[in-house]
Order: sequence, then C-alpha cells, then structure tokens
Amino acid sequence: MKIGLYFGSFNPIHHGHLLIAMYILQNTSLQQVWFVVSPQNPLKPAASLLNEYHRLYLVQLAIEGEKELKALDIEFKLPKPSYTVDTLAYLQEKYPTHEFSVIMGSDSFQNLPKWKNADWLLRNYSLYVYKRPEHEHLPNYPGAKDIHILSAPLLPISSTHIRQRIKEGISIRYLVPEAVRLEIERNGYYS
Ligand SMILES: Nc1ncnc2c1ncn2[C@@H]1O[C@H](COP(=O)(O)OP(=O)(O)OP(=O)(O)O)[C@@H](O)[C@H]1O
Ligand SMILES: O=C(O)c1ccc[n+]([C@@H]2O[C@H](COP(=O)([O-])O)[C@@H](O)[C@H]2O)c1
Repeated sequence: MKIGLYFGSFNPIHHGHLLIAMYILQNTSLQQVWFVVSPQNPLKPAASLLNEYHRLYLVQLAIEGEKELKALDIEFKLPKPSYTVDTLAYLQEKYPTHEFSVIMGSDSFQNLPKWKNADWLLRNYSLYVYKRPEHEHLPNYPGAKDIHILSAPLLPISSTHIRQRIKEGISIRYLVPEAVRLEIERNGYYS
C-alpha cells in the first residue's frame, strides 16, 4: 500500500493538518495518511510541549472514524529527539510491503538541510510538499528522488496560534475538531 507519513509535533493537531491529509487522499495516489506524533522535534524547544500521550490522543480524537487516517506512536519508543530518517528506517523494516512517502509543509522543506541525513532522505523517499504562507520559496535539492508540489488549500493557523489563543482565554472553536477542543478544555491543556 502507498502511505503518506505526516510527521509532526501536533501540539495540538488542528484543521490545517486535517485539511492537508484529506487533500492528499483525494488528489494523489497515496492511499492512507499516517500521522506520526513526534515526542520531540530535534529543532524545537521542548518547553511548550504537551505530554506526548495527550497529543496522540488528541490526534486519535480528530481522526476517529476515518479509515484512511491513522495515528502512530512509534517515535515514543525510539530514541529522542525524533530523527525522521531513523523512524523511516524503522517503519520500512516493520512494514516491508508498504511504500512510504513523506508529507511536509514548505517550512519543514526549507529546513531540510538541517535535518539528520537529509540527503539520504531526499534520495530515497518521495516528498509531498505544500506551500505555507511566509515560506513560499521552495529550494532545489539536486539528486532528490521525487518531489511533488501540491497546491493544497491552506488555513492560516498553526499550533502556536492555537496555544496562544488558549493562554489569552480566546475560544479555539472551529480551529480544531470539536472533540479536540472539548478534550483540551476539559483538561485545561495549554492554559
Ligand atoms: N495550517 C497548516 N496548514 C498546513 N500544514 C500545516 C499547517 N500547520 C502546520 N502544518 C504542517 O504540519 C506539519 C506538522 O506541523 P506542526 O505539528 O509543527 O504544526 P504547527 O502548527 O506548524 O506547529 P507549531 O505552531 O507548534 O510550530 C508540518 O509539516 C507543518 O508544515
Ligand atoms: O530528522 C530530523 O533531523 C528532523 C529535524 C526537524 C524536524 N523533524 C521532524 O519533522 C516533523 C515536523 O516537526 P514539527 O515539530 O514542525 O511538527 C517532526 O516529526 C520532527 O521530528 C526531523
């Protein structure tokens, strides 16, 4: 099966992420999208991170009932911080018959030279890249296997924006699925 891996902190997951996943399923040959929740991005501070199991549960709530979407906790058991190439090697060994590709926003795509073994990743995996505002420039990476640029609809929201709103006591209704909002509010996350 052809699987798109959507790596992220998902701190928390929001409609921007979900819209991309749906766009991928409807407009590419990928058959499933797996959200890989990263406990710790190597390039981001850990300070504002909600516990990884809570973030995973929020993803599960967000995708409940969607057969083509899955939430993965595999990086929880791998060494931290989470290097994408290590996770890819692990997944390929665990699911030898699946063909994996990597989905990312242009912010992550611009940052690729800072990633561990980025050349290996680019040479061996197809990437599905969509443009995010203020990250319009797409660098050219010679030797890359296959880079699909998507014109996906983008919502001008981010997890940072959502955390900020919660801190300021502003509603996050409609920015995240309702089940996610209720779970965040019930537990007082990010406040
Ligand atoms: N509104 C959005 N539309 C499309 N993609 C998004 C959106 N927000 C984040 N992404 C992408 O989702 C992936 C995971 O992102 P991440 O979990 O860091 O979300 P984020 O909203 O960018 O988080 P933060 O604001 O905490 O940095 C990244 O590839 C990022 O480019
Ligand atoms: O492998 C790396 O060197 C690397 C460097 C930066 C980010 N990543 C991964 O990219 C994903 C997106 O990160 P984030 O925090 O922007 O959602 C997340 O899974 C990170 O672990 C991976």
